[in-house]
Amino acid sequence: MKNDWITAIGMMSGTSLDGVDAALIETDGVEVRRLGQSVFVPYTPELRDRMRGCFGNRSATNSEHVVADDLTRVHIDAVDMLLGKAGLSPGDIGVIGFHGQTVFHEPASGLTRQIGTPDMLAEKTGIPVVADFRLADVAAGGEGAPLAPVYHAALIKSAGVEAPVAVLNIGGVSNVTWIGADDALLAFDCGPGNARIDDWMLRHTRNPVDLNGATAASGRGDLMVEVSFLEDPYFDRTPPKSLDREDMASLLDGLVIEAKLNVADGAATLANCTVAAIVAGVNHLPVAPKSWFVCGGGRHNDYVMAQLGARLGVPVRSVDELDWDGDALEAECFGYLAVRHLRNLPLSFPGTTGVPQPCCGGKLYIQKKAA
Ligand SMILES: Nc1ncnc2c1ncn2[C@@H]1O[C@H](COP(=O)(O)OP(=O)(O)OP(=O)(O)O)[C@@H](O)[C@H]1O
Ligand SMILES: CC(=O)N[C@H]1[C@@H]2OC[C@@H](O2)[C@@H](O)[C@@H]1O[C@H](C)C(=O)O
Repeated sequence: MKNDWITAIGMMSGTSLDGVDAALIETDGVEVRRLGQSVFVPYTPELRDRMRGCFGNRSATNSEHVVADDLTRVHIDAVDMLLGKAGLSPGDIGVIGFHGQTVFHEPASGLTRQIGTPDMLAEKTGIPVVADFRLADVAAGGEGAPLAPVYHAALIKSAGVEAPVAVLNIGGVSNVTWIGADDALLAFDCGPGNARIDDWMLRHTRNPVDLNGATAASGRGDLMVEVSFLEDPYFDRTPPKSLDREDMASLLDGLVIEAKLNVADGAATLANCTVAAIVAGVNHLPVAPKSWFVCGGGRHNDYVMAQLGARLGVPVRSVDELDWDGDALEAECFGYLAVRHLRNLPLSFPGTTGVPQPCCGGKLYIQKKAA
């Protein structure tokens, strides 16, 4: 390994609220070597409910502080587990990238809120922590999201995939990174990913997932719901653009309830809307991608993957086919962004968040020295 390379842990608590992904990478802030080590620590249903209760908070509340500390403890466990699994000690790690949990995202009002307690994480692990990744971008007039594009681009470069190519993340919300032949970048959130499907399944089956898309595959999508959903002005908006997890929630829930769908037809309809939102985004891309690589939990939904392939008409593959870890990619990304912070390299660009100039971001938290 070169001297100026840093071993980093990245951690992501995504919009689906399922738990914490933590992953190890080595990087100089430009190139990256994935170490293939990651862990996932699920939230308890009780903590998940309390986290959900923070959604929509425009400012911190007392109960939110408690939730922030509790979710940080899960991150501390994730670091311990990851170090144990990799046979490393805290002294081997240069930095932790800690995303925290987004509870509110409204960049037009200059607000994006990720909760978590980075100084507690630094204190308990003894490892420097970089957090608050989205704040500088929003303060500079950007969307604050998505931030993964610079990491997607670094991985695509080393994979030698033919451009233009799209990397698609289907998490609670879905987002795409388009990479052109000249390394040009365009990125944006496409629409709801798994979040609406998860909420629908939880309401009807008490299990918050349509495992492998089996329920959707046994149902019939309601075309009228899909057509009404696509009338949302977000789809015509020129990117870069980003979404809060709850954006379009009441629209979509309302349409599905009004259509009086059974559980299978509802799952198929919501999955079709996830796919339709992604396909609608193609109109905004400078040149249609030759292929799509999909990461995030949604790539396990076979129904969504099949529909995407059929509607996009070009190969749609899981990123695992490039030997990447599609479940840990976002976690790895925040390790990469933490090192970019240390190296004073930009995290976001006009084509990825709409920020006027390439923008550095993140804030460093270090363990206080004993008196
Ligand atoms: N086997 C599976 N079949 C269907 N869906 C799955 C499967 N495994 C995971 N998922 C979906 O993936 C979701 C988790 O995906 P992921 O961890 O990428 O989301 P996230 O990181 O929380 O979200 P975001 O990227 O928006 O922040 C689950 O909520 C579930 O809906
Ligand atoms: C505000 C916020 O937390 N946005 C998340 C969310 O989850 C997916 C999508 O919406 C993306 O914009 C972003 O996360 C990824 C990691 C990103 O910034 O690239």
